[in-house]
Amino acid sequence: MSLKIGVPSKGRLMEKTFDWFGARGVAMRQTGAEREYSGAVDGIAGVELVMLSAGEIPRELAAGRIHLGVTGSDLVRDKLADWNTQVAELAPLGFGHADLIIAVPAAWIDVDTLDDLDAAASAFRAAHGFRLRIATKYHRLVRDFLTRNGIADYQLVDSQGATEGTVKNLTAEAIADITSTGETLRANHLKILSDSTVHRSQATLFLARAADWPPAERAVLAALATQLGLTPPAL
Ligand SMILES: Nc1ncnc2c1ncn2[C@@H]1O[C@H](COP(=O)(O)OP(=O)(O)OP(=O)(O)O)[C@@H](O)[C@H]1O
Ligand SMILES: O=P(O)(O)OC[C@H]1O[C@H](OP(=O)(O)OP(=O)(O)O)[C@H](O)[C@@H]1O
Repeated sequence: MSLKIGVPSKGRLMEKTFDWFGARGVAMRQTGAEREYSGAVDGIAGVELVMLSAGEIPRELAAGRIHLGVTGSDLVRDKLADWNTQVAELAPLGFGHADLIIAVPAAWIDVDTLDDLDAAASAFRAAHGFRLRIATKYHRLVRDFLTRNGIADYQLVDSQGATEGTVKNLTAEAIADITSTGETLRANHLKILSDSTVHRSQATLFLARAADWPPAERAVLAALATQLGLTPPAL
């Protein structure tokens, strides 16, 4: 047995995760070819690296198939019901920043806030006979946010990528997606509603409450937490 840690298997998140652990004396590396999803950890005994899609790490944590995992705080909150009963946040890692926001066409000059969206949604329904469509892949986070803000006259439409294009393609009137530089929103003639930050996301190290935590794994966790300069979590 060993302590399994799931990390993003490609791209910027993978590289920055490796940098973060490496700077703390835990050297992670990809083994095999560039596209081969296997890895190893040096500098600490008993830790096994599992390379996974960032989007699948929340599910693997919830199932207890990995003990620890690095992924975006947005993905954990969206993919897991009552996320903090299933995982514990051990440390924000300071990279992978992105804001989940709601945006509407820049041409909607009277719509700048959630209250304006609420009014626009009612008017839209009266005019068109169906609810204003908001395209997103963040269903749970967006639904909860809109409910908390008293907005009900809308429907979510699923978009798993290129979400900003749905407005131009006439499959949605508004979108809820992550933004970092804002370039994609600008290029698609969309503007952010000023009070619509649903979540400020960053890459985060999570612990799986449902994983097996026999004494050997607890000891590895304690050693790893010390090495990383984290308070060892209570299990
Ligand atoms: N500019 C950005 N674009 C996309 N994701 C970003 C950006 N900045 C930070 N992130 C974060 O990266 C994470 C998504 O990473 P990634 O797209 O690799 O995941 P994935 O859903 O597993 O992708 P794929 O399905 O392509 O494997 C999210 O937590 C997101 O908030
Ligand atoms: O604010 P920006 O810096 O422009 O970044 C935001 C964009 O990046 C992400 O898309 P990604 O490239 O991951 O592709 P996707 O649309 O397939 O999710 C996100 O969904 C936005 O579209």
